[in-house]
This record gives sequence, C-alpha cells and structure tokens, in this order.
Amino acid sequence: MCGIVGLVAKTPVNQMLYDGLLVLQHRGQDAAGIVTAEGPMFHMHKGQGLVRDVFRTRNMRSLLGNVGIGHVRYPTAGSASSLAESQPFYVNSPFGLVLAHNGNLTNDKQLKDEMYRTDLRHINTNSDSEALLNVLAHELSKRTNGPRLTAEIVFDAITAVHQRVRGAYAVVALVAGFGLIAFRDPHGIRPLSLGVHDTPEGPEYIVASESVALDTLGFKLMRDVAPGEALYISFEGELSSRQCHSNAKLAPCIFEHVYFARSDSVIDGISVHEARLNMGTQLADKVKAMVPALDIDVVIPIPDTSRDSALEMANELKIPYREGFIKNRYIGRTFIMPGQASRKKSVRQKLNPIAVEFRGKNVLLVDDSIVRGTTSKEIVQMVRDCGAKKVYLASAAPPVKFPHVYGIDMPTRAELIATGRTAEQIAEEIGADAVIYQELDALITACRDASQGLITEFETSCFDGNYITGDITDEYLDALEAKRLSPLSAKFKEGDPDTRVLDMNIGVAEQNLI
Ligand SMILES: O=P(O)(O)OC[C@H]1O[C@H](OP(=O)(O)OP(=O)(O)O)[C@H](O)[C@@H]1O
Ligand SMILES: NC(=O)CC[C@H](N)C(=O)O
Ligand SMILES: [Mg+2]
Repeated sequence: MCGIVGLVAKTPVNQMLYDGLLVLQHRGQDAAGIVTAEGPMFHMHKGQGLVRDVFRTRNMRSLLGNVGIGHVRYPTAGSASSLAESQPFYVNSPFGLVLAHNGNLTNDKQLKDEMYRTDLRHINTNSDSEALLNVLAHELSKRTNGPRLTAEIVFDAITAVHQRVRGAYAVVALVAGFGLIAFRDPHGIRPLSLGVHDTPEGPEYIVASESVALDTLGFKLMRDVAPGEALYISFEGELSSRQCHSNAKLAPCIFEHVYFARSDSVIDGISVHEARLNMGTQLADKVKAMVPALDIDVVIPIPDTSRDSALEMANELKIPYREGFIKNRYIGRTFIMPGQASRKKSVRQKLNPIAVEFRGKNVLLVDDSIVRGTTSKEIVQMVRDCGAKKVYLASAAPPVKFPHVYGIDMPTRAELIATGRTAEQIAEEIGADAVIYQELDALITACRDASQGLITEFETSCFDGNYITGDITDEYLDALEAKRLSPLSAKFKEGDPDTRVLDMNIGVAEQNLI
C-alpha cells in the first residue's frame, strides 16, 4: 500500500510534499520520491528508505517549483528494495510525464506485452506502475497533435486507460508545462482525497492518499476523488473533473479500515477511527458469546493499529483496558517490511511487554488482524513469559485466507496462517488459549455504519476470495504464487538495505545517478 500526494500551489511545494509524505509513511517504508515542476522542467529525487533518510537538505533545495508529486513505496509488484522501481516514474513523451501510483494492476503482464508489440514502448522494470505510466503516455500521445494539452484530451486519455488497465490504481501525475492529473480506478479500491487552501492569489489544491496529509498541511477536505473519475488541475490552478468510466461503482478496500490507513483519516466519508471503534463493538459481542466475560481480567491492545478497537471492546465488555506493551517508536510497521526474517526480528525489537500487566492474569489481547501470524506468535510467547495465566487473542478482522492482489503484499496462501486451519488450530499454532475472529458480516457492518450507510460494498477478497475486478482466476493466483516462491524473487524479497538515491533534472542534459 503506497502513499501518494500531489500539489498545485502558489509557493514552493518541496517542504509541503516532504511533510505530506512523512504523514503517509505508514503506507510505505521501502522507498520515497518527489518530483517538482518548474516551468517545463522536472526535478526528481528518489531513493530507498524512509522519507527522513532519502531527503537531505541539498536534495530539498534542488526540488524547485510550485507544483509536484510524491510517493512512499510498499512494493507489491516487481521486486522489493529496487531503486529502479521506486517512484515517481518518468517518460519523456508526450510533453514529459511523471507518475506516482498506489495500488496493483492485475493485467500488467498483458499491458507490458501490448507495450512491446503494438505501442512500441519500452518498459525497463518489473513494476506495474511503469506500465501504467506508459499506457497513460500512449493514450495521451494518440490524442495530441502539437504542443497543446487540454482537460478534454486528458479525460479522453484516462477513459481509454480505464478500458485497458485492470486492478487497483489511485494515481497522481504531472504533465510538464501543463498540469497535474489525478484519477482512481472504477471501484475506488485505493483511496484518494482532494483538498483546497484558499490564498489571495487563488486556490491551492492537494490530492493525497489520506486526509491526514490535508489536515497536516492546512488544506480543507473538499471530497474524495470518485471511482473512475479524473481530475486535471492546470499549473495556473484551474480545476476540472470528469467521470471517465461508464460503470464506476465504489467498493473500497476494507483492509484500509482494518489496518492500513491512519485512524485520524477520513476515507470516502468514513472516519477510520469510527470504523475501528465499531469493529470493537462488533467483536465484543462475539467475545461475550465465546469466553465467559468474568474469565478475562484485562483487555490489552497489540500496538499500534488495534488500539481503537481494543478500547471499544473493553468498554463494551466492561473489563479494564490497559496498555501492556511499549512500542519502540523508531521501528516501523512490521507487516509491510519486505522479508519474513526482518519482520520476525522487528516484532521483538518493536514491542516489549510490561510484565506486571500480565503476571497472574487472564488476558485478552486484541490485534487488528492476523495475517502471517508473525506478530501474534511472538507476542503470545512474550505474554506467557511474563506469567499470564490464560492468553486469548481477538482479531478485529476475519481470518485472512486469500491472496490480496490490489496492493497488499500477501500473495501466497501458504504464508497465511488461516489457510487450511480452524480457529482452534490457529490458537494452537500461535500458542494462545483461544483465538476469536471477527465475522466478515460484522466487519462490513462496522464500516458501513461508519459511512452512515452510504457505502454498501467493500473489496473483501482477502477474507472471502471474491475479487471485485472479476479477472482473478485460479491460474492467475497460481502464477502469482509460483513467481513469489521462485528463488530469484525470494532473494529480492529479503530486501537489500542499501539506501541509494536517484537524482534527475529532467529536461536538461544532466542526469545523475549517485
Ligand atoms: O500476522 P502478521 O503477519 O504479523 O500481521 C499482522 C500484524 O501486522 C500489523 O502490525 P504492524 O507492526 O505492521 O503495524 P502497527 O504498528 O500499525 O500495528 C498488524 O497491525 C498486525 O499486528
Ligand atoms: N503498494 C502499492 O501501492 C505498490 C505500488 C506498485 N504496485 C509497486 O509495487 O510499486
Ligand atoms: Mg500491528
């Protein structure tokens, strides 16, 4: 799950983009990049690592211009830890384009083939996002005749992009000398919000994965980009929009609400915090039915993401809520780390128990989700080592049983702890006395209620195997898993800790690879 941000402002945007990426860091920790536009010229700096490691003062100084886009990457296609696959991507024709993408395409293989055979465009990496940029470039090229770009041309090109591309995509892109483009796939699987800030010189606009970026930068949330919709904001600050898909219907990814998004964001009108509180209420009902309430002495969240649900569960169950783990704030999110070895090591580096909260008690631990079981296995053992009597584990999400193909890195069924196991077997596997999972209907109700009933459909494939784009076959999943299990990709998946960077002043002869 990557984070994207785009800005059309009246003053230099480099610092705002940096700050925007910092608050989206939870969406991707592998690489970060910014491109700004100054007249017809792009300035790019991108590299591997966290935002604070990739950008130094000297890099920031070279990111000139009042318009720009940024990206934090959590790889879901190609190889992890590849500098070449960090974003934004650039192509020089037509006009000069850069693009940042959150999501995952499900037909990138076919697109790359079309690029080679009919569009005659070169794709230099295994990234699906580079293919997406080239489809956009090709469709824009077909509709332009001379150095002129209009909103109509942009919208016609994106209509064609929707015809060719399948999967999940929330996108920001810049066209050199002209404007910023933003669009969202016809199901709105990945989030994208639009904000405005009025200045005496006219409105400034921001487009970002989560509203938290708007809040931090002082922008007002106007609305979310609609599924299938495209926005075009000229560098002068004129905003136009058009629905570019005849059959668009919102079905956002429910896992944003379970885990990915920050609780202080509002996505498609849903307060993520409220959705998580509702998940806690729903789950409490199930816990009441399964474990006699008096059998639990204390409810303890596994930080960070489960806190909202755990608190509400404790309220519902009328059992004390306590913080039982101290989180090392310098360690990132473990689930989105590439490589199982680094994930496992990081759980213990990241979370340390406060023994007194566990000793002699029956504890209900709460997590937002159990995916590979890496976190829960380590945590349950730690809690037992502290002298807990009984350890129950509740998950605010149902068992994750199917690969996610829309931008979350959980592609092999063999890696998922719930594959082929009952809740009892999972409890045994992770060493807990019982594991209590949310029902899928209850999770959907939690999110639907937080939307005041407005959103009725969610993308829930990792729980029920129903893929909203309708193009995921068993053969597709088998091929995905085979690719992931191949020795070459396994090697890449373990991650390469180097933090190389790539700088470019596109539009002049100089292109430096440092
Ligand atoms: O079963 P697993 O494969 O371990 O994955 C699930 C865990 O990973 C995530 O935590 P993470 O540390 O990524 O982030 P958080 O601090 O936001 O909870 C999630 O919140 C669960 O705790
Ligand atoms: N998580 C994402 O949104 C990933 C974007 C893109 N598929 C990549 O791998 O770089
Ligand atoms: Mg967690």
